[in-house]
Amino acid sequence: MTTIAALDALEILDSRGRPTVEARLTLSDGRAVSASVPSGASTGRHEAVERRDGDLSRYRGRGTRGAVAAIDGEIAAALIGREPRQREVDAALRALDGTPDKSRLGANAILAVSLATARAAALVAGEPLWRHLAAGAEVTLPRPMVNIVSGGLHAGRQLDFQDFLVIPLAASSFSAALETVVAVHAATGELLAERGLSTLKADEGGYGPALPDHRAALRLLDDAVRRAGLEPGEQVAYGLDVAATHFFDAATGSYRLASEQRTLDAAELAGYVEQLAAEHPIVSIEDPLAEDDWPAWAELTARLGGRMQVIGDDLFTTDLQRLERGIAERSANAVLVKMNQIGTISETADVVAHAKAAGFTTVVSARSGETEDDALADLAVGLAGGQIKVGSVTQSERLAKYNRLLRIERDLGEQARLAPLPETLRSA
Ligand SMILES: C=C(OP(=O)(O)O)C(=O)O
Ligand SMILES: [Mg+2]
Repeated sequence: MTTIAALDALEILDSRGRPTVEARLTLSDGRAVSASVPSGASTGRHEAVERRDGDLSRYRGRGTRGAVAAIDGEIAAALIGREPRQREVDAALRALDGTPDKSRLGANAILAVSLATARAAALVAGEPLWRHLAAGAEVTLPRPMVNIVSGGLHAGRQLDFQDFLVIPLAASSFSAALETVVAVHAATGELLAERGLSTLKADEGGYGPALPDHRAALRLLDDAVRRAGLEPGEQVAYGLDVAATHFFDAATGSYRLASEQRTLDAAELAGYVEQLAAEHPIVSIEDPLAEDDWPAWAELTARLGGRMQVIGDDLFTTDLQRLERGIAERSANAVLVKMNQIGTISETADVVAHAKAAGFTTVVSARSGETEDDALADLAVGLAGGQIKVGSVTQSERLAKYNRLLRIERDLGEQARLAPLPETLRSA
């Protein structure tokens, strides 16, 4: 029997240069695995809570020493001697924490250990992580949706909407899909340079140029797709992450589009998205409304959900209870899946399974602050998540995931299969 012999943690830095947690799990046979956790900027208020130190002299109060100490101390004491079994370890972590939002030990500490447990369990089973997570079920390579132009909290609020993404429609393999995206990304850079606009990158590697409004970003995508020798709506379509929570004014219940100097109510914002989708091949919209605007979500989904993917990110926060409400009220038809929003691998897997059973599509997602950890790729394949959102294609913390997917595709050989295009993405 192989058991957990030691657990310790280290404070490392994420892609924004902010501290985050890496856990190391050593097995009784001497082998060790590590796992590190990401951190969001446009976080939802219902997410599991990261533990951050209050000491302003260290990393401006963003340190993770408390989370590291929780792993080295309480968590290690509770898990040493146990077998690395995912559900048992995750249940023990939840019980030890004792809070509904994992704030006592910290969702960052808990996820680092949960993920290290997944790696350890795969190692003991002699399987790659994706195969272990699949537990015998059919696997697929995820279709990437990739941020090309950034706004919102990831790009100094140049635009209000956070992500303008491209989705390869025609590719029949993951590598071909990635190749399409890389061509559009490169063409976008060329066009920006030719037009004297900034080619500096935002947090997730998308471009963050000073564009006058959201339509300008969509026109730029049209031009870039054509420059890449493709046709918008044919080989590629677009997604938006509106991230509306972050420009919602709770006092007035309205949405403030600062870049367009106007304020809209929920129905007007839905109408605006609908108009943009009539002008450009937009097939997916994420967080088109704020995280607690439930009735407006149901109205928007009734209006647009038949012809596009409507994804809840801040709305669901990878939380099964919130997802269940969303399924019952038809608030959306897709869920963004972020491991650190909920804090354990087994709860993440439950959300994916539940969403699929209800006919929702799932998009496995990285955070804007990432590490070199590539487990997200294994998660997307192992849970057959269907789609993946990692950010752009020029930064190593993103490429760790894309390159891992390329390797998994190679290793699967003849059995490698890109997830089929869901019905909701076919409207372009
Ligand atoms: C990845 C996202 O951003 P963040 O990690 O900043 O929440 C998102 O909103 O989908
Ligand atoms: Mg989002």
